Amino acid sequence: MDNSTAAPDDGIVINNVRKDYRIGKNAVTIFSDLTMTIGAGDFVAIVGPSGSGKSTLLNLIGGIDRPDGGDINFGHARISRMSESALTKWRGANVGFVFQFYNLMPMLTAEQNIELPLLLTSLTARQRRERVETILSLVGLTDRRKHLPSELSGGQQQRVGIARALASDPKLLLCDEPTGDLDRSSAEEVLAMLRILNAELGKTIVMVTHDDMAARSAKRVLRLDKGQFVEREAA
Ligand SMILES: Nc1ncnc2c1ncn2[C@@H]1O[C@H](COP(=O)(O)OP(=O)(O)OP(=O)(O)O)[C@@H](O)[C@H]1O
Repeated sequence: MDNSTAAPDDGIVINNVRKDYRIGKNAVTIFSDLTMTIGAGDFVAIVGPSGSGKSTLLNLIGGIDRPDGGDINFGHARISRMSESALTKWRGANVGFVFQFYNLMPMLTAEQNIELPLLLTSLTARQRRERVETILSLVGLTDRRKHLPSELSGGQQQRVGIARALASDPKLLLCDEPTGDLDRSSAEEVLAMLRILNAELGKTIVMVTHDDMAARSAKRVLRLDKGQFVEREAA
């Protein structure tokens, strides 16, 4: 069946996606026919039981993993059919990843962690410094720039994680349990930041979460269960 729709602007269109994992001779099907659209500038929370495939979906959207059937489009880019090198380039320019446990380099300062993805671009050292300055100020960490991750609170480390994800000015932020390791007040700070990035900078955000408070920050909540989506009104 081909019910594909044209991808609007930089929206994400997932058409009839299938994803299997093979373990030895056995295949486990996570999705057999998943279809959904996320508009440019949307803020979507993906919730659902453990093992329902939320992180798998995020990895498919971000081009870290590939579907076994169907297609994934980002704007006019059919990412599910790109070569490895084209996909790596596309990801670097268009996607920022935010992780539950921040994934910061422990020996690098906050500003060095933020600069890291920019070392792969053609920006000059001066342009990189300017970009890091702007982002440090955006996430309110200018005064913590020289701190190592171990010298920062969990909330501050996550803000460095978000800053690093923003370094190359991607249109899309993919966040996997961004508040999963944080206390309530740090989680609120991080969610407030994501709302600002969405509302004021127009970033499209897809966030996997088990946290009701986090889900309420989104404009849409999609519940993934048994390989299908059920949409729920955001509270
Ligand atoms: N690389 C892999 N190889 C084999 N099976 C995998 C792999 N990655 C995930 N799975 C399986 O796919 C299913 C979906 O995993 P996924 O991590 O996407 O779920 P999830 O909804 O994000 O779960 P959680 O809420 O617990 O993080 C699980 O049953 C998992 O064991």
